[in-house]
Amino acid sequence: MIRFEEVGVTYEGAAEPAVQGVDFEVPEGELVLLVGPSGVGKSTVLGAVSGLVPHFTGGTLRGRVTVAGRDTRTHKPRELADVVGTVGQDPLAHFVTDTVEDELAYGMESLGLAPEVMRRRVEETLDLLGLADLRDRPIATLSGGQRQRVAIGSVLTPHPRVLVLDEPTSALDPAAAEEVLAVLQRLVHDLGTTVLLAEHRLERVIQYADRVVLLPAPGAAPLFGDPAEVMAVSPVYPPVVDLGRLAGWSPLPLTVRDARRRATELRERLADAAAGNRGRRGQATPPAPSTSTPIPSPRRRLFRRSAPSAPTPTAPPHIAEIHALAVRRSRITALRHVDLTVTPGETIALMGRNGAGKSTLLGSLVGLVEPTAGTVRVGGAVPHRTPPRDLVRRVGLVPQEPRDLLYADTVAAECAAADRDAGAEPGTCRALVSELLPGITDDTHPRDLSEGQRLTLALAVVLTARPPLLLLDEPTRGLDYAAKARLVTVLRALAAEGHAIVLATHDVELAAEIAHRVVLLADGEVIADGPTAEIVVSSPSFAPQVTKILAPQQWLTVSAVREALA
Ligand SMILES: Nc1ncnc2c1ncn2[C@@H]1O[C@H](COP(=O)(O)OP(=O)(O)OP(=O)(O)O)[C@@H](O)[C@H]1O
Ligand SMILES: Nc1ncnc2c1ncn2[C@@H]1O[C@H](COP(=O)(O)OP(=O)(O)OP(=O)(O)O)[C@@H](O)[C@H]1O
Repeated sequence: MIRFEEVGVTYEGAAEPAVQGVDFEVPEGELVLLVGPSGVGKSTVLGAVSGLVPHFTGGTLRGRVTVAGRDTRTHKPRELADVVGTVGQDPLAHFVTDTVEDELAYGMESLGLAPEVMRRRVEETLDLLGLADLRDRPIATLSGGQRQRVAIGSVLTPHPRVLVLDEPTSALDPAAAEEVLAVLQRLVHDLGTTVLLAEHRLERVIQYADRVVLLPAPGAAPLFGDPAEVMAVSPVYPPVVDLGRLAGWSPLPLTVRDARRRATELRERLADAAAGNRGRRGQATPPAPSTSTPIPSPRRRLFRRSAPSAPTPTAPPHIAEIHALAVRRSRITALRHVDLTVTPGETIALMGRNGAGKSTLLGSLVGLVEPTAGTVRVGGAVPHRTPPRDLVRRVGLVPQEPRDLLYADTVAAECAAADRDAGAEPGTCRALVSELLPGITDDTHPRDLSEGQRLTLALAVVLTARPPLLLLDEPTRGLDYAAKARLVTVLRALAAEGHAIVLATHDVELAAEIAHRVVLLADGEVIADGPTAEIVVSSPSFAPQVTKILAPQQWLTVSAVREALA
């Protein structure tokens, strides 16, 4: 259905091709996953299927791409629209109408479908993607994940034979991601739809793939094959594969279920290792003089080993205090009766379903959103009444779309503006950029940076004012595993210096790596607030893969398991 024949793409002005030697075929009715580190050309390959590359992007395409027999070089995207539905990385760039219902109907209107067919399909799609409550809403008032669901819905309604999706679950909460993937799988199995999708969070998608195309490095020829075989050699892989490689499992399990079946021996080794540690520690350490010190149970010890250590035990002053906060946005109650305190050195993951109120809560801490009722204090100040110059020294937000924070033409100009805004010594921001992003030149345009690089630049801009409270909205969206690991290192160092960090995230693996505490929001209310391990272990949606595989033992990350076995 989709055929690449020795395809290479070179963008204008580029010395090297973005991709080359791409040669594979996606048969009708298969779901093929495109994987690889950031910048290897996944979006370029997807664009060549929908015709956006090279018709809209410019550059040259060598070789041949055909979709349902049509050559995408001789057919413009509009001449492929009846066969191919495309969702790009940025849902906002995708929307052409103002409301949810109109957006779902738009693609069908342009194909000239009958009104009664359109009506039926809009209703079906609203139900299928859980959008019924939002049908009349202006798109501008939707949360990030709600927008992504509308973008996906709008390409499903015309029933295209081919779907091309670039990171379709990046803004979705874990349950919504599962729902969307189940819908795609049903289309593939029941209607014979052909799906090619790129995704960084492989833990969410690998089990749905019939086959995987791996782009291992920029310009390197892709590898095409069975998911487990490709994962065995891939530079990017989900935690289940990381654990499988560590334990020496072959063939590699790709699902939690398959991994659990293999995990008995690993659980025993881990229990022995924990017992051994206790024994060794028992010999080395003389018994405590006081019997009042509680002796941790084995479970408690595993628990502590796998979770990041909690911040300072003496009660420090709060950096932020939220009391009985309610926020109404237009007619929507986005937050109700929220109480929250944040202490220095603490990293909090704010989690919950799309539209639960996470971004609104971050917005209220940084003065972008005014409380309807209740109080918000950050460093003793009321954010929405504090002048920006004062506020930047108390709190900084790296927004969901780092581009929103970057408006200059060069990295140097961006940094100079950040120094001025923060009242910092000239050169402060540039020094941070050099530390976090070595090799970036002054004259680079922020637009030409990769997602991960742009996020890091935005982080440097915010950190220029050294705010004691750092807020990040969905910081791992679009990041590959290596970029995520670098972000984790940076954030851990900041927390160790005493910065408090609050991140709104759907990335359960990130929360497990870095958060001391998880706050769960549902429908504008806090429904759980406690140590990461306690909150995520008990939640089927928010538990990381390692936790599910090794339950009832309580492990959060592969690195904790690796350390215990060492
Ligand atoms: N329109 C364009 N013009 C010039 N260069 C581009 C264009 N689009 C992408 N590139 C470059 O081509 C290379 C491949 O980019 P592409 O976006 O396809 O990678 P990707 O694997 O999708 O990355 P990510 O995972 O970060 O989305 C990168 O070096 C990128 O900078
Ligand atoms: N400008 C606005 N006007 C009206 N309603 C809004 C506006 N912005 C957000 N909302 C609504 O407020 C609720 C909370 O949105 P918010 O963006 O805080 O959710 P979120 O938890 O960050 O979601 P996501 O995980 O999808 O990013 C949602 O129902 C959303 O549709």
